[in-house]
Amino acid sequence: MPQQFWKPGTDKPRILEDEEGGVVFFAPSLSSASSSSSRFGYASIGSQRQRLPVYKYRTAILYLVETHATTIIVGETGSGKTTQIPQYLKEAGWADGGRVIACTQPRRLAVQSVASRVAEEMDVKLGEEVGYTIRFEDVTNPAATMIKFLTDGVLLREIMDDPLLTKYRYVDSFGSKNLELIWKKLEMVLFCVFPGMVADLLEHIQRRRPELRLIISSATIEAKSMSDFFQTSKKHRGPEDHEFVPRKVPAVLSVEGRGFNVQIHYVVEPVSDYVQATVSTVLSIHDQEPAGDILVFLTGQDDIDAAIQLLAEEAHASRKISSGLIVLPLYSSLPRAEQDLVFSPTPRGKRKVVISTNIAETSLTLEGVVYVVDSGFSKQQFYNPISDIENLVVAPISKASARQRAGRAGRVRPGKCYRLYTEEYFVNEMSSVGIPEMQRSKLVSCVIQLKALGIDNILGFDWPASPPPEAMIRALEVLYSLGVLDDDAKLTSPVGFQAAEIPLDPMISKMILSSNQLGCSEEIITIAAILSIQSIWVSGKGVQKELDEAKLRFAAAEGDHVTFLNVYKGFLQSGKSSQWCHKNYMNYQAMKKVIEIREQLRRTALRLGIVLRSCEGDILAVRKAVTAGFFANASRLEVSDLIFLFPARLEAFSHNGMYKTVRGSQEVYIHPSSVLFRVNPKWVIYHSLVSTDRQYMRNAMTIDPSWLTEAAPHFFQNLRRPDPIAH
Ligand SMILES: Nc1ncnc2c1ncn2[C@@H]1O[C@H](COP(=O)(O)OP(=O)(O)OP(=O)(O)O)[C@@H](O)[C@H]1O
Repeated sequence: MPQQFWKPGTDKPRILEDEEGGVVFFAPSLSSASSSSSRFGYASIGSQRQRLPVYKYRTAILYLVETHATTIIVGETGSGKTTQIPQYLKEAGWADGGRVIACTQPRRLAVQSVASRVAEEMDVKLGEEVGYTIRFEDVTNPAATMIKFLTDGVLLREIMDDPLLTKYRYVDSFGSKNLELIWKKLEMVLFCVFPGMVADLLEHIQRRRPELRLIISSATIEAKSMSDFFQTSKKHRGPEDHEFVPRKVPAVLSVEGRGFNVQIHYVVEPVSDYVQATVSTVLSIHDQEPAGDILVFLTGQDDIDAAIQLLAEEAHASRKISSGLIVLPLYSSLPRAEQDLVFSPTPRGKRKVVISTNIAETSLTLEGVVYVVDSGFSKQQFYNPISDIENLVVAPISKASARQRAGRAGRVRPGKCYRLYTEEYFVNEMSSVGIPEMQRSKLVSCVIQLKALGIDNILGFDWPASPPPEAMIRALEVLYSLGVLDDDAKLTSPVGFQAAEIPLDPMISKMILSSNQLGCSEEIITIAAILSIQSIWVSGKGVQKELDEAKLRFAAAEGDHVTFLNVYKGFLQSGKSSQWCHKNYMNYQAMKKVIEIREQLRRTALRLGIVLRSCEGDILAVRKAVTAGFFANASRLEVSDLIFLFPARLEAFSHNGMYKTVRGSQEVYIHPSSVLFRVNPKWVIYHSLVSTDRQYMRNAMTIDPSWLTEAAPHFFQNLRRPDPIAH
């Protein structure tokens, strides 16, 4: 039975406040809005729009945007920042003359759902006046789209897209002239919801393009530090900035008020098992609270699966309280159709429980949600530049995240948020903001993008949160070894510029570019598409044996990359059949995504002048192309010295599966999901490392070590001669 763990006496309405008193600026008294609903022309939904707190600030916002290069808007969750401000700008004519109002969001799901909502409010078809672009999916019409929602990553790519192509055709060096091209092309008003690198880059661009307007808006933004950042030029900012250029003082507007109250409840004692506590809380809400859906925040798919299982068991054991519950998972690798279920209306007399990762944390409105259960944890990516491993770690969330989570309730009616941590912990121990992404991410893709934008002096770049120097150096090293950067750390022509054009990890981009000379671009594009998604196999839980057998049907002795080609061929031969996928323990949605990504990569390749050609089974060419991108991820099996004395008899007993990476001599093992697991060839290259009980190589392929020096002589010149076991 659910335990009684809510603090007595906290059941009174408590408006979510900035506990730190962090909001420091207030709106200049610029009058409240004067618009009437008839001006909007979307009458049925117009009154809803007018009830939102941000509506009173419509005129103020338009005035500030008109008169300031940058406007920072701070407002509670649900106050209407994301859905309304782009519409105000459009209504005021900011999208006239072919300009676009762009609104960035950190997550794909938020981009899609907010775009749909705004299209609905404007009563237009999604993909026309209002559209969205996420990686590998463009739902816009260049001739018609005025408001466009997009992820940060897509925006970066759009900024550099045209100038890159233009540059590549006309000039050899990518100097400051190129920036002028970017500014000419970028006819956008930008509405940047989350501050981070994108805001910084835009500010950089803005200093040369005064007509560009930037709005930074969030419920959790540290307005003071952001404002300071935009006002002062702290450092020398790069070769193109010899003179000190003061930044224009940004306007800061605080939107008062919130949609509906959200009561916050804390546990009295810390919980020892947050999955169990989540399940108890959901059941007790269902038992005791009036109608309304529940949104639960856990950390990842494993937690979510465990919670769903537990909920099913406990619900079964206590029939009385469990009837009428519809439980839905929500995480990023879930097929789109299943994700969409969370937006569908809850049938009468039922209660939906959405159990989600933090993909539902920002900008999302799930209409029926009245209750939020916050576990206090999320999975966060941490990158270690020394080992080059990106780990997803379960870590406590920040106050900023906690507020965002609570803000998913109270959007269309009052709500409640149940925090599975104590109030004391929240007030005294929880950090105010999390560690910025910039400081815990791999930087290769970010560095190549900065370079492509013409920002060459990245060490002198004025980051809002400086990344660790080791990560920066590691990124520069990788890009240099790939031939993407030259001795002066500038993008090389054409390889560097071409690699920057491909929306993938530069190692994959280099692999694609190399496939052109090797005559196997069709195969390599298939491999690149498959490497871009999490997994093409169904989750092995409960069906591991069957899954392993299915893999064996496609397994190639050369390793996972060649196995992918067999899988893809089988899928095409089956007529892209879902039954075929089901029979072979393959994720049908993932395979459909592979087809989509592949098509987009083919278009990019054609644009870059790559000839689309199949090697017709010449697997050697494919393996060499993979090596050309991933040579830095080579590793060699560690074999006992005894092998040299008794080579024939002892080979099988001469190793324990441990490899050493050629760069850095780290101990690594082949991941159990690889077709080379237990095969242990002498030399392999891998796609990525994951760290659990050991460090594992995911997606491994056998190589001949001589290909390494062929692919990157400069990179390997300092390494000792390949071990005799290789030959
Ligand atoms: N899909 C939707 N269905 C119903 N109402 C919606 C929907 N999307 C938004 N709304 C309404 O519009 C309000 C404003 O949403 P919006 O996303 O613009 O707020 P916000 O200030 O950007 O919030 P956040 O900081 O949480 O992203 C919501 O509180 C809700 O009342």
